[in-house]
Amino acid sequence: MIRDLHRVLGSEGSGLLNRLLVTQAGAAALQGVAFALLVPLLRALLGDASGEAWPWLTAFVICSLGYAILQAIGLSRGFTAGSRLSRVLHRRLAEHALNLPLGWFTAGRAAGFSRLAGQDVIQVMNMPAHLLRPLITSVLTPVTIVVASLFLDMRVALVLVLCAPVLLAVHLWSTSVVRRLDDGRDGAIAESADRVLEFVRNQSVLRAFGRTAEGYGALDDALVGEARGDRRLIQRGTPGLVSFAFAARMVFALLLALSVSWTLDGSLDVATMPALLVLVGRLTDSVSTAADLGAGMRIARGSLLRLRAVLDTRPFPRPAEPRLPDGADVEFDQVSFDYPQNTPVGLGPSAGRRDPLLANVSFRIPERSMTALIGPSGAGKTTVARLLARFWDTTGGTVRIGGVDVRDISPEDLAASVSIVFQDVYLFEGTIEDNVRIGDPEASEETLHRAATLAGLDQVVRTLPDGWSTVVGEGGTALSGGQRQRVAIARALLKDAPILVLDEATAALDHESEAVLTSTLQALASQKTLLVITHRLSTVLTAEQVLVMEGGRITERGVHDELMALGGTYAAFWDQRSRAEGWRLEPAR
Ligand SMILES: Nc1ncnc2c1ncn2[C@@H]1O[C@H](COP(=O)(O)OP(=O)(O)OP(=O)(O)O)[C@@H](O)[C@H]1O
Repeated sequence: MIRDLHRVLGSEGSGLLNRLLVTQAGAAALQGVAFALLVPLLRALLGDASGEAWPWLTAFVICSLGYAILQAIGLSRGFTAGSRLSRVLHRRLAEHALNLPLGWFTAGRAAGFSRLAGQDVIQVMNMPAHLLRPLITSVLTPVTIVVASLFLDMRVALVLVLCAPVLLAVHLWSTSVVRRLDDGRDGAIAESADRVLEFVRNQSVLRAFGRTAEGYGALDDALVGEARGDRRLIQRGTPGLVSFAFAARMVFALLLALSVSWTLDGSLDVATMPALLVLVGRLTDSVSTAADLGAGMRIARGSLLRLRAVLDTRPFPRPAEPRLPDGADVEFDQVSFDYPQNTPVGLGPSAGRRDPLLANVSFRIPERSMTALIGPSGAGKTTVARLLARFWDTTGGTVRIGGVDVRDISPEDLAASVSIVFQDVYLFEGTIEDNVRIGDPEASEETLHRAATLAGLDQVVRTLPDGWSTVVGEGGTALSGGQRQRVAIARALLKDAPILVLDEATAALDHESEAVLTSTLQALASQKTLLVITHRLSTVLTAEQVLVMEGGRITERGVHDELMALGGTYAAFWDQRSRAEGWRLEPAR
């Protein structure tokens, strides 16, 4: 665990941790020696040579004082280490998050990250003061006592050395039993929490279908699972929890019985016996304290492992010698890609390689032109947009912007080159203006209003009582889907990057706003490189190039007339969409 702690802290926090460990180890050793000195001291006091007690008492007082001083230093270092650790961990997490692939931040991961930075960092920050210090004391003090007993009575030392592996075995067994049960119960609690959250979030759907908490099977099952986990922990975990304390008491009882028998047969003097028992009593108490720390250790270990898993995630490599894109044309050259968890693991004889999600995707979008990407759901269109902005790195082939591999462009230059509006728009807590200004905080009022007009957001702002100052709520919940999309489009337009990607960004717009956006796109096509993922016919007609994507491949490409003449997927798409949108194309005369 100390190794894990060093790893999550990095070099910055490790020195502090080492100093704490050394101080506490010194305190524990001095405490063990002080306990051991009680034996000759008591022997002298209870025996016939009370005059010999003074030197032992002096040594005992010196060791106890030394222990108290080191303990006080350890305590203060423990708390200092704790607060420093929290700062170091927060900084490391923030720095690491900056370098993680953007694709890593799924909704679930983002929620997990907040738990990591809150609860888990608190657990780890409490470790030095509340876990490590008592743990070191309760392990090293007994070890010192065992070593000291070699000089006091070899037989006691031998019994302690022989009992140590038995105690260790009982400890390992009880820890593994309780850890297994704890893990099972933690999983069940997490499942219940997820289901409750799902139940609360989806109230509108559940109520529409008349489902109450009792009738919501997933939540019922999760609660039953949680109760089962609790029962198991109580029934099977209790023997594990008490077994170690019981074994430690048994060692004490054994030494008590042996001491009595050695005293009776005259091989141990009467004055030494109580002193030895005091020593062994301290030893078993210390060892039991170590076992009591088990629950706290398990929780802290879980937090440490979660932090380690995130900090160990490989950051995106930054280019050693970054290059600037020469222009704003986009090129996908034989690109293949699979999301990390989709990579075949090759388990079992039947497991073979399946096709990657994207396979040999090649296309070029000339600078200042518009390309529409269409295709069925799950074809890989959004993935293409993500690869263009380097949310992930390709597994094969190259994505280029302005003739330069995106992996050779610095993240800052890449971010400045590409603006993206995704289907699932996220707005930050704040006003409409705050949200649009994220695109360019320094933009003038005039530029802001121009972007809003182009996105059709000015109409929305005019109808809202608070206009630009309307608070959108976290995630933008105070706005409709179409309004949120217009805010996101205005934000992207304000950023004024040379490449603009719209991923189904018009899906929630009404016909009027769509018409505004279509003419905006037409106007923008002469200034920017546009990639528009859409199923809207008006947008597709505006494009200079249409790419049809199916099953991770580009299956058709060309302009509207060429693709219609092919009579393939595009023609079928056109036919189906024009019926849905009530469109009819007049034959060319
Ligand atoms: N983060 C992710 N991790 C793993 N798999 C993913 C991830 N995102 C998408 N996928 C999978 O990749 C495939 C392609 O998804 P993608 O979103 O690119 O398709 P799409 O053509 O944009 O679909 P839609 O039109 O429905 O948005 C899908 O099977 C999807 O389940």
